[in-house]
Amino acid sequence: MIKKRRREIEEMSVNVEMKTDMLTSLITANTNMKASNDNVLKPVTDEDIRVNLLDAFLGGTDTTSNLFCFITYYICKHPHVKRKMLSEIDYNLPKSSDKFYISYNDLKKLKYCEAIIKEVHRMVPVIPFSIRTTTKEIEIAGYKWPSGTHFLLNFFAVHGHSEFWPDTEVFNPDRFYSDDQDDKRFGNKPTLMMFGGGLHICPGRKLAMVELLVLTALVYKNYNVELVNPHESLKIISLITTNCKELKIRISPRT
Ligand code: HEM
Repeated sequence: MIKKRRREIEEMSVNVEMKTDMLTSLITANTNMKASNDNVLKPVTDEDIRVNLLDAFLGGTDTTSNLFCFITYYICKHPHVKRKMLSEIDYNLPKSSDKFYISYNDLKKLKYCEAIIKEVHRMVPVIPFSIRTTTKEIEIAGYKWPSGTHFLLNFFAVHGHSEFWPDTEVFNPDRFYSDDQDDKRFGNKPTLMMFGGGLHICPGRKLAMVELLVLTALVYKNYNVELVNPHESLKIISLITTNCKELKIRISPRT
């Protein structure tokens, strides 16, 4: 697939606009690599592209799709949240506009949608844990831990801790939202471990947020979505990722 697309690009006429899909972008990218003190640009190799695509498939499919199911559940369960979200979407992406695409600038305006995504992930972390291993003896929380100790970071526990999240059981996107966008107390909170942290922080985090915002905005702008059974609780199974076992919805065009 990579070789075929590489050939297509090489044979493309210069007047044809280049696509911006992930494979094309990786093939046309130049990587800044250090070689004996000189900065040289080298194209990404087929092997690098294969590994990056595999990472994206493995890391970026179940996570985003399950989180979107959870978003649907919580939005449908909380009509006041849905109303506030729709007014943000309708205000920033008016239905009258002929635009069928959403620009990055449009997405940046969807602060309440972003808050919903974060709050849903706080309630149901799609990646429930991460692991770190010590490479030397270290003191943590007053104890000495030998090299090679595995630490499991439990995101359900962090996201449900009442010291960080008052009324933890309550679904409240306003934890991450303020009408005053300059108010730095909202938006990013370090105890939301959505994408992990440090050297191994999720490399797909920006793509994931773009996908989720686009999906939320386009689906809810154009369709009415309702739960078939509004009284049903969320059915999840949490292993390496937290999966939605079943979510029955009714969907109809929004007029
Ligand atoms: C809602 C969507 C997503 C969530 C919640 C999520 C969350 C996470 C978390 C918590 C980690 C572990 C970070 C750590 O240990 O500090 C991780 C790692 C990773 N994610 Fe994501 N992710 C999402 C989407 C994506 C996407 C779209 C991609 C790729 C296109 C991706 C690729 C990866 C990869 C390759 C790693 C391993 C990084 C490493 O070990 O160095 N993820 N993700």
